[in-house]
Amino acid sequence: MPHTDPLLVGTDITVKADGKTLLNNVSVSVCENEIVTIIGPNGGGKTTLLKSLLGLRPIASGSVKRKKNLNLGYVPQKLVIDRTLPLTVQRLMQLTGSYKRAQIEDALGETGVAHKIHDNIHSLSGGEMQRVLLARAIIRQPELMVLDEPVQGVDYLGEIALYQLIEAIRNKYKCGILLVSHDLHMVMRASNRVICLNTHVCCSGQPTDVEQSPDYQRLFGSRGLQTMAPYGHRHGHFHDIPPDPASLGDHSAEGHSCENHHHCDHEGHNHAG
Ligand SMILES: Nc1ncnc2c1ncn2[C@@H]1O[C@H](COP(=O)(O)OP(=O)(O)OP(=O)(O)O)[C@@H](O)[C@H]1O
Repeated sequence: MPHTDPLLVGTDITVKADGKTLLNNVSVSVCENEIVTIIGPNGGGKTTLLKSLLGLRPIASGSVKRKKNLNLGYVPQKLVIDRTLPLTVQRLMQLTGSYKRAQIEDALGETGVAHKIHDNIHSLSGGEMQRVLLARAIIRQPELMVLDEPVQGVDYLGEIALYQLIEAIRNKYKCGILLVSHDLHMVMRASNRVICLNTHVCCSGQPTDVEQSPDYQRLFGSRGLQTMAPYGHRHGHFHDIPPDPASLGDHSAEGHSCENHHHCDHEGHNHAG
């Protein structure tokens, strides 16, 4: 079985702020050619975890190890750009590196927005903007792409297209992808692993494992079970879901049903080349 060192490993990360625990002993790892998706409710700590893994915010305990000289592409949840500042797509692409016009066109072409190169970014739709941001990440040819809610502001069909694009990027570049979503319509078929985060890791594993985890079902209820549908895990069996919304977020009575994974066995997907 192929075995590679992870690109990024966070072990037992705890983050605190203002006397509150934002992350409690959270572990996560990402290998090349692997898509790891972090899902969880608003405020569950997803962005905090990404920032901790990227060294953008301090951790109270635990450890983060990144591959030496890791080439990283990060798409943050919010890119705050003054709306009064005219900024073309081309200029945005050049802000973080001196890329040639042809490189920029290629990257924008890969994400389907080459025709937008001269447009003001403030005129882009939500989906177009996300595609530009993805192009901005892939132009670096990163070993690891970290995407914080890459489908925000995008409609349902746009979400599917964007997730397919992310999968295609992984397939082409064999990069690792760490992806955050609170949008449970789309836990990707392409995800090798899903981590369900609500301050602590409620459960983790392959999408099907997580779907069947009692902690996941308690956290997201029946809507959560429908989330797998667009990317296809139709089991044809019935899940008995506790309907009580008051139980959302309360998983204190159950142990954690899925273990975290720290190694890269790469089952179920190929390393071409
Ligand atoms: N610097 C900070 N000081 C205090 N609390 C913070 C700080 N940063 C984040 N938090 C709190 O930590 C919790 C987790 O925030 P985080 O942004 O990581 O959640 P999230 O899962 O990404 O949420 P969302 O899905 O809404 O984007 C929230 O309750 C937030 O208010």
